[in-house]
Amino acid sequence: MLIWLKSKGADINSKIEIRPSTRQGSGYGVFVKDAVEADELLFTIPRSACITLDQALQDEVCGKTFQKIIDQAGPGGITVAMAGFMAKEWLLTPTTDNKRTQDTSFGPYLRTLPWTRGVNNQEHILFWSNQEIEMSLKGSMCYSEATALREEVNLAIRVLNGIVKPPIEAQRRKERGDEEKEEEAEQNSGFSWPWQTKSTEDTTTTTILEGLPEAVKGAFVCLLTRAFEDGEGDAEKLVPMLDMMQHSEDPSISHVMRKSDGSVQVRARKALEGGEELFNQYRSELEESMPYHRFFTRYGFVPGVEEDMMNLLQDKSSIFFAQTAEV
Ligand SMILES: C[S@@+](CC[C@H](N)C(=O)[O-])C[C@H]1O[C@@H](n2cnc3c(N)ncnc32)[C@H](O)[C@@H]1O
Repeated sequence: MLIWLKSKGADINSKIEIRPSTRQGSGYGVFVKDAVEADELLFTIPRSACITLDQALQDEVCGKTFQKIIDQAGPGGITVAMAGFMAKEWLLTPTTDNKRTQDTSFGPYLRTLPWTRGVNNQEHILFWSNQEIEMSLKGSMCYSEATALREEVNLAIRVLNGIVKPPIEAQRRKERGDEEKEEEAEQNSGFSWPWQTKSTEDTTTTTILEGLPEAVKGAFVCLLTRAFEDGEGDAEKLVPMLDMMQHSEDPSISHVMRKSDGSVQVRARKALEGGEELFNQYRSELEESMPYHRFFTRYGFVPGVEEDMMNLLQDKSSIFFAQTAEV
């Protein structure tokens, strides 16, 4: 990913390194190898290396339909559109054990993301089974939000299937060099919304594409846990490297978007010693709208708590369960 970032024009301070975080069992983190001064530039990521809403809307095949989702669904449609773009790119990206040589534009970055549960120790209620939700979350303060989010993602899978399945299948056929099949499919495909009635059943869009549910869930998890705003007037976006930083209420970095070219600059907020881990503040833990149980539903962890979440849920911890007042 670092080689790819540099080829895109990213400027990364030689003192930066990525290694397992000091927050135990929580994946990777970003560190400085040597001391840095306050306000020192740590890295600059060009906009072309970020996954932004404009990337999704400029997608040659699906961009216009993503825009329609936003027009019809409002702000919630932005996450659906970005998840659709990411899922499509991911399903066309070769994994390391795949023999295909043609990589996608974001391939080296997409391969670092937690598409499935446990990758980089990523936990999230979107990865859980219905049974786990019922067993562990029922009666907790997370339950209604978690089930609403899961329903939203299930709906998104059905909507996105109608949009991204035809181009993914077309691309796969093309890669197989099966041009005759491609032409035939193009004649028959004709895009339509999944909820529009058709005179004959069209199996090209009604059957859910293999791997799509997992890809859309993974994309939602990445967007919820790793996308941040930096500057007014820009939606949340994924910024490689910045998204490798762990959260702390006492952040050691600041990030801003340069208005002139949309690149993201990350600087040290204070002088740091060599070997220190860098922390970003995802959301203030003091925000009333972000109590710890909601932090968990969105980000998959509770700040400052290293105990296993499943044990805490089983023990009906007050983080998750409202306590009845003692008489
Ligand atoms: C933006 S990513 C950070 C990079 C991630 N650790 C990785 O390896 O790719 C956010 C995820 O990191 C983990 N995380 C971040 N800050 C944490 C903290 N303070 N304590 C525990 N886990 C944390 C959670 O899994 C969260 O969903």
